[in-house]
Amino acid sequence: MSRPPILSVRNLRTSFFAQRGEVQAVRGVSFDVAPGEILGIVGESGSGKSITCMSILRLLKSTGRIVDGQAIFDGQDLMELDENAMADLRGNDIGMIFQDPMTSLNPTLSVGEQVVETIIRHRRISRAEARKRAIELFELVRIPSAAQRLKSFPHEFSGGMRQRVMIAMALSCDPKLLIADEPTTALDVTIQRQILLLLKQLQNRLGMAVILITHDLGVIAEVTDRIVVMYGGMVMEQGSVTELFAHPRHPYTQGLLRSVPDLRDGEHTRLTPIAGTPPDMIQPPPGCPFAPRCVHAMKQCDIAIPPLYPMAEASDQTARCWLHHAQAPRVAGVNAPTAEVA
Ligand SMILES: Nc1ncnc2c1ncn2[C@@H]1O[C@H](COP(=O)(O)OP(=O)(O)OP(=O)(O)O)[C@@H](O)[C@H]1O
Repeated sequence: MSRPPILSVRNLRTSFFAQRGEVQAVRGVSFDVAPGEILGIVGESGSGKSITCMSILRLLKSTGRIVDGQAIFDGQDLMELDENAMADLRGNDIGMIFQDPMTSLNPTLSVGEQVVETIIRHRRISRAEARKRAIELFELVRIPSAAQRLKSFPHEFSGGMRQRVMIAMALSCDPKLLIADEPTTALDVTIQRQILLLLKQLQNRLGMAVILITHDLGVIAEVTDRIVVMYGGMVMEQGSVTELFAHPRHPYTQGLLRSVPDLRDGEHTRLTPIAGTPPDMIQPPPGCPFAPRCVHAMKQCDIAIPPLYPMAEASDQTARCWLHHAQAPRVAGVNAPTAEVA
């Protein structure tokens, strides 16, 4: 990564202090986001994707607490900011989109009023100027008949159109970073693709960075530049989309790739889900959290958590798997070319 990152997360640890014990939701997560890039964070449900982003935004609910770590955004550590500064930053420099627009939109107000209010809250401009900006934003996210649609109520929009409204709101203050948490999960496959491609076009045009969280590795193949794969509250593998799809180096990533539909295929291919269930985060295993489900697990995997091994000099790919240790056995497709072992 040549340019300094817009966001640099280092050793982030977040836990929930529940009655039954400490839920270690995020266990030492580090990654960078370059200005203007789309980073995908993928992993099965419960792997810690949302809590990582909620921690960065300092929006943890209930008993959640950031235990350790830094999130340097545009030169300042978000963990050090006071609540007012953080509230200013959210919605201004960092935009957010969540899964279900219906829970974020007020059903009793027209979408136009809600977009205008958002703009006025963050910018000192008149209502008339804010309305003009709202129309521009609706045009930007390709809501047809933008001026008229401002008068509509949320229930008068389809799911895809409501998500476009949320994107317009998130973009209203020209954020440098947009965090989108499962923005298309509730939508059907064709609309998902349209919204993701729209996000990519907007990112290209506006030059902002995007973090796109999804449990579906297939949907992000077309739109992201790099991918972080999470499991058991940790980064298991990360690298460019091209590298990760061509040569996944972690058995978990390989399992994910086999278990998610690939939108590029048009028709869904046959899927093989990963057998087993994710770890209990109250008492996570002392070794690799994926070991109990891993077909290649060795004794060492149950003993200690592997480091993130760099894959090659020229590449940015790293994988947290003991099979990349110099003395590990060679396994086709993980740490050795298929032909070499077969
Ligand atoms: N309020 C809470 N109290 C206790 N534990 C929680 C709470 N919220 C989340 N967790 C736990 O934190 C861990 C990470 O959850 P997180 O929502 O980040 O997963 P995720 O990868 O985003 O999954 P999904 O795709 O389902 O949203 C899970 O083990 C979850 O049970």
